[in-house]
Amino acid sequence: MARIELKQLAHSYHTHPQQPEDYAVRELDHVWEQGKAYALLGPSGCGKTTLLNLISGLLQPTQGQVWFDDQDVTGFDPQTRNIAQVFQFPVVYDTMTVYDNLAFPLRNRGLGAQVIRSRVQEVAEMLELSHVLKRRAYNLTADEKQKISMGRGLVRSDVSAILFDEPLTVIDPHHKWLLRRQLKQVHERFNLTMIYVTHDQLEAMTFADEVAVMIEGQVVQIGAPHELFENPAHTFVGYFIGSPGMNVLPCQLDHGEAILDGIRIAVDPALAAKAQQQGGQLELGIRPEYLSLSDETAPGYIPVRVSHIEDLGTYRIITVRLGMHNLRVKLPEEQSLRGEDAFLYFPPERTKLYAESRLVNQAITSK
Ligand SMILES: Nc1ncnc2c1ncn2[C@@H]1O[C@H](COP(=O)(O)OP(=O)(O)OP(=O)(O)O)[C@@H](O)[C@H]1O
Repeated sequence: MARIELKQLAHSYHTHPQQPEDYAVRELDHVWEQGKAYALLGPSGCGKTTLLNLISGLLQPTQGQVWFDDQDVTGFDPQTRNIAQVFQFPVVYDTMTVYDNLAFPLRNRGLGAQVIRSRVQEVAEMLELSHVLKRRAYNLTADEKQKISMGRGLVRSDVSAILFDEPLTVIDPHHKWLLRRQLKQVHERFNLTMIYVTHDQLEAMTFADEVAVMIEGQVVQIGAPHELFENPAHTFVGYFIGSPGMNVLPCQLDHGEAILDGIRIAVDPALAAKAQQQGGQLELGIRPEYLSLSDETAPGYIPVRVSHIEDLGTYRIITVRLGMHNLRVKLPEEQSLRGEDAFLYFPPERTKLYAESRLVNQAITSK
């Protein structure tokens, strides 16, 4: 397993890229630590597969380098880089048994029969393939075939890293959950460096130690799942992570308060000062979980109109109208609302400010 370092890496599919928009992956410096499980999360077309293929060597970068430990591997092909890659659709040898499919990469590397048997059995057990080891692959289900593809990546203990490109696309929802859990177990047991591409936040958040969020060819934040939830570094991370996503509203600032359609909202004064210094387009962000909504007014509460209630069993999503904007509030099921008129509170310690879509960083609250 290797530590993977990307140095000023960028890729464009244009012959003569002129502007940032011409790049599928914009300039990036990043280290993927050995033995960690990473997810690469972002919407369709943001550059996830391109970045994965730059790491594996399927693509040569327009600019920059890829290092594995102390070696520059930029010019190396995937085989020389010793990368295992699992794709969206299963790649299996239909006429071989499941055992032979799993043993194939190990036989190729000249390992002994005993080592091969024990490794294949171990991986087959973890992926719940033990009962089909003697069967030929052609009449297995799509789920089982994809498990074989994954198993062929996982069976090699000498790989630099295992890269997964949306590997659970063909798997039905119940098995998806099981496979995700199995992959996590395999990761914990074998101490593998894994990078897992997905556009599904749940998949990313449950699989990874750290999630890299991409948009328009840029990695805008890399962090542990709770960090992305609590401190989205970019408004896109705020929207994309969470269900529903963060409320993000354009605002101005005046004397330590945010002004939104003429309505004043108290925010951390030191944060407001910093945001004002940074300037540009300012936005206020707050998660639906952290807003308080009440029938009764109290200091700091702002009158709003309830426009929609969505009951989701253990909680409800309330849409309220504030000035010209809608906000969503997550309320516990037991909290009732009497009518359409309610009062909304923004806890200043939970209210974020963004300048040009970037988080204005933690201020020390002045007392
Ligand atoms: N071979 C190619 N030639 C030209 N443009 C490409 C090629 N492959 C990808 N692109 C473009 O590069 C950008 C990034 O594509 P990429 O496939 O890396 O994104 P992605 O996040 O993996 O998307 P998806 O989730 O849909 O696979 C897109 O605008 C895409 O159209």
